[in-house]
Amino acid sequence: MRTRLCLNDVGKTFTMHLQGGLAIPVVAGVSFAVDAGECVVLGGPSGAGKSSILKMIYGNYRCERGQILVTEDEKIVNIASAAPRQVLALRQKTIGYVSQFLRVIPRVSAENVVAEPLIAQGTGEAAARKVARDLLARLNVPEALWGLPPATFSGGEQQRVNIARGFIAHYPLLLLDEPTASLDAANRAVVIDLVNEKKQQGVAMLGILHDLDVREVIADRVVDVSGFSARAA
Ligand SMILES: Nc1ncnc2c1ncn2[C@@H]1O[C@H](COP(=O)(O)OP(=O)(O)OP(=O)(O)O)[C@@H](O)[C@H]1O
Repeated sequence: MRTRLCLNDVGKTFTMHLQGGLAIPVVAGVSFAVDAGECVVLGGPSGAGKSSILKMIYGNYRCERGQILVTEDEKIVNIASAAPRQVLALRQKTIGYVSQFLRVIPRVSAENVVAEPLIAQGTGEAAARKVARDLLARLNVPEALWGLPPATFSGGEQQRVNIARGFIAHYPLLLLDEPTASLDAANRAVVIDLVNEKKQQGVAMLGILHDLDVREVIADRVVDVSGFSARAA
């Protein structure tokens, strides 16, 4: 199996500039890999550093120690030292991020919000919108809402639009940040199916999933982050 993501000795310390430069170490020595077709879940107690690790991989937080290696086509890119432009290119083609919160884009319909990442990867607009409608239907978003901007949707409807947007495109590496939080059982089952389909397509996934039932079904492996706690060290 081909490794898609590899963290080597990654460490993160937050510096609180408004508190006289107070240094807050969070994780140290984080080392693990995720292969194609595998779903790895980050475990460990609240505050252990799971979200911080996910944000470093997506380039939202700077990684000041170690390497975060991502396979992009035939190349290997180190996100820890990548230029912002390289990180943006990775986000278009290589790394997807599914969170529970939708960043609402004013005046853009739900259908177009969902289709946009697929269009950005080169699929024609009509074909991408068809895939978007299919996903919205699978996630039980009422058809009457598809043409409307999601700003006025309920929290759960916005969450499902966001999941459709996160799963529509093909990214070799997909980060899942609590994608099933506060979904009902029927929609949790749809997300489990979507994850299994991605596995079959060879997508590598790394997730945070507090829902133990869902974790049980989709996790091939759990990496316990508390072993990397910089505070316990
Ligand atoms: N931007 C930030 N600035 C300062 N400290 C931060 C920042 N982000 C996270 N932290 C600190 O890093 C530690 C780890 O937080 P993180 O959110 O990564 O943990 P987590 O394991 O995902 O927790 P949870 O399961 O509760 O979401 C926490 O103590 C948090 O206060």
